[in-house]
Amino acid sequence: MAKGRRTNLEVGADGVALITIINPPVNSLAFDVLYSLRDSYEEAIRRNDVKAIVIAGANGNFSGGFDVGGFSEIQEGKNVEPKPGYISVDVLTDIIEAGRKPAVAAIDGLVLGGGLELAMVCHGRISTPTAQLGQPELQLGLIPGFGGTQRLPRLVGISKALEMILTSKLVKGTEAQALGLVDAVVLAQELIGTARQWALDMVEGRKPWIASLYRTDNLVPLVEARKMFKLARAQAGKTAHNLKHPSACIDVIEEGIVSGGRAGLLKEVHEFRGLVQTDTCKSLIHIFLAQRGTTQVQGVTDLGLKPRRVRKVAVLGGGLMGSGIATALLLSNYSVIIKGTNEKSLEAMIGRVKAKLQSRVKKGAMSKEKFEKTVSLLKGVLDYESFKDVDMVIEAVPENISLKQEIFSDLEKYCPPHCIFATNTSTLDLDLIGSKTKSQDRIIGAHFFSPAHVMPLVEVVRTNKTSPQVIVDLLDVGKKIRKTPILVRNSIGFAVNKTFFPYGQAAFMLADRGADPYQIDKAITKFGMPMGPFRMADMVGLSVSIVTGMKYVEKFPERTINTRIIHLLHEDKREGEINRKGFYLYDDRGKARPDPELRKYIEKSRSISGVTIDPKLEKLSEKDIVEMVFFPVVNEACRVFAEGVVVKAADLDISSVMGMGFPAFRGGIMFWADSIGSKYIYSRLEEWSKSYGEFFKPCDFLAERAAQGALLSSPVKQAQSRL
Ligand SMILES: C[C@H](O)CC(=O)SCCNC(=O)CCNC(=O)[C@H](O)C(C)(C)COP(=O)(O)OP(=O)(O)OC[C@H]1O[C@@H](n2cnc3c(N)ncnc32)[C@H](O)[C@@H]1OP(=O)(O)O
Repeated sequence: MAKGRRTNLEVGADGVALITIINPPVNSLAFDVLYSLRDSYEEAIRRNDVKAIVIAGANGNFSGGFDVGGFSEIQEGKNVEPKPGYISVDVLTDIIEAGRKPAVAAIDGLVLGGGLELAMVCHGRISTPTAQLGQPELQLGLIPGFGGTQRLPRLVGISKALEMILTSKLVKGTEAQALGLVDAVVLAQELIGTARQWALDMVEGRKPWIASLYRTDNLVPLVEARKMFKLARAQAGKTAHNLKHPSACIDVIEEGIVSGGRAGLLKEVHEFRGLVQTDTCKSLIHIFLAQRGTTQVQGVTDLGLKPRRVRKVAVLGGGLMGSGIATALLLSNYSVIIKGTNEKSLEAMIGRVKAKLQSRVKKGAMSKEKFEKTVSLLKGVLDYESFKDVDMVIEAVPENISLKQEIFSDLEKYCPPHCIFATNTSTLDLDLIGSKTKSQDRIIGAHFFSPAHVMPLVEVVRTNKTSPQVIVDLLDVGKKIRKTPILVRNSIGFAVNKTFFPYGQAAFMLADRGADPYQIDKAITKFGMPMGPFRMADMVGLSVSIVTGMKYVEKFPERTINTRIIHLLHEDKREGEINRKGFYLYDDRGKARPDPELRKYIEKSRSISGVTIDPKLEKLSEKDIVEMVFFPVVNEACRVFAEGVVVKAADLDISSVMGMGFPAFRGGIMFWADSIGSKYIYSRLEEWSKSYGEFFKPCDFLAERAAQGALLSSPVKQAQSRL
């Protein structure tokens, strides 16, 4: 390979040029890779000893798509292409697709985004059965930008293409063949050979040599196509009301159907260039990169430590959390032991895990066979005898410090010395939990979010004594069970619960002073949260909200709002969703509706707390509601960051998105705050703190950053070194 080339060109005695994309780990298409592909392709077209071309990816992946890290160059306005649409039109369409020699894509592993688009530009596609094909660009706030909006509908039909692009769902090689997206499916060892032969057959006229952009055989009459676009627009409006790019994508596909593939390509180039500069795209790309960055921690993951193999995990406590954790582990093929205190409780625990797995079978997400296999990995026990070869224990018993202390000193006696001792506590101090053991270097927090087998985040909590090896091990297990792990320091509420404590507080304060709770929830959901603070309190359960809230009230009395609303509801046995009465009323399918009676509780709370209606708060705009609810959250996030609870601000973005449902298209709590500006946030909080008290007072970190006009997310050196 010539120096600096990111593709390899090798011409065989059969006259087939094999061009291999080489850019580990997933052969992403950075601009230098694309230019190298162009050069190799032009060379293959030029050479007389080449009759046909096969394009493949190195090491089992065709390509994971355009290099996500490279979008920042485009966003910064660097001249990465000699003219708009150069790669899509000049290179892919005019050099490859319209080239005078046929090309076949040999696809395996990841075939995503620009990777699939490159494959569709080729005149034939041979796949392995397990290759994963898809156009996930919408997840990044974009649309396919290398012709996917035009070629995919022509290969699989408009309806399927709309579904694949709008949902970002991937299809496997075998399904892709049934859809007409690939021409043949063969085993990996036969892939290149079959692709070579296919390309030669095209030269000889034994196989059709087709340019996807000009196919019309899968297209339906325009009237029918328009109905599909209308339906897709209505669907996109419902599921992504805050986002513009899904409907822009439908417009681009439609343009191609109405005015032809070439016109569609040009519109795609135009829309793509606009979308890549939007806040939505910048936010979603930030989230993509931040999510992959959570497991890169200075002083921990750069020490050369390799994660040790964890085979067998014991889960203690089979309630809501324990059963969810056990399910998550089983789903990733870990052997799991759950320990009960008596036969009856053990049976109930196992029943809960089985029910979770069964529900996957019911939904069609798991076969019966797989269910049986998964269940066979689970073993229930009543004592610690079988703990002698356990690699990790995750304790999820009730939040009782002496119970936990006793458990960990027992574990020390029965488990092997390498065993990791993890606790799922959300409110207790890890140092205290481990204080009765001599194994404090292997005590660590694994804080899952409910339901643990569904929620994508796990907080990995380290104490000052937890060893880096144990951290590396748990980060690895977290990834293996398909969670995003973030490393946090042992402290009240860790990252997620601490940052979001003011979320409910601000809402209760506003309601006490005259704002309508249902309007608050509406404004917050419109902003992009899955539910507003009142609806969330109902979902979590009012007693749980009260108990977790008490920790903050005790520790930070000056920063808590003196409100009685939630207590008054609770005293009246309004528990939330669980007994169908909380801030809302619920029907038997769990559908919420406002309750006019709520007013009574608010009035009582107001009189007990000694506050009066504030006419300004009675008629807040949606923007004001969002700011009054979220700026205190930003303020708390600043404290969490400044205190070194998290390593980097981007971890708070991930924890807010994955732990609380903060909208990813806003980039997470700190990224969103920086998009507004520290000065503005500071001035608003300062103003409210004068009228409504300490709860709104900006913390020192926020005040400093605002005074400097600095980004809230810039690193905190001191805090980092403390972690
Ligand atoms: C013009 C075009 O239409 C525009 C495009 O093509 S936009 C890009 C379209 N492609 C995508 O969106 C795919 C993005 N990637 C993914 O969704 C996931 O990485 C994946 C499904 C490929 C693999 O997931 P998973 O197995 O969990 O591994 P994951 O940790 O995410 O990725 C493995 C590595 O590949 C990198 N990677 C994956 N896709 C990449 C991409 N498109 N660009 C750059 N790096 C990529 C990841 O950053 C990670 O790197 P690291 O090991 O250094 O952290």
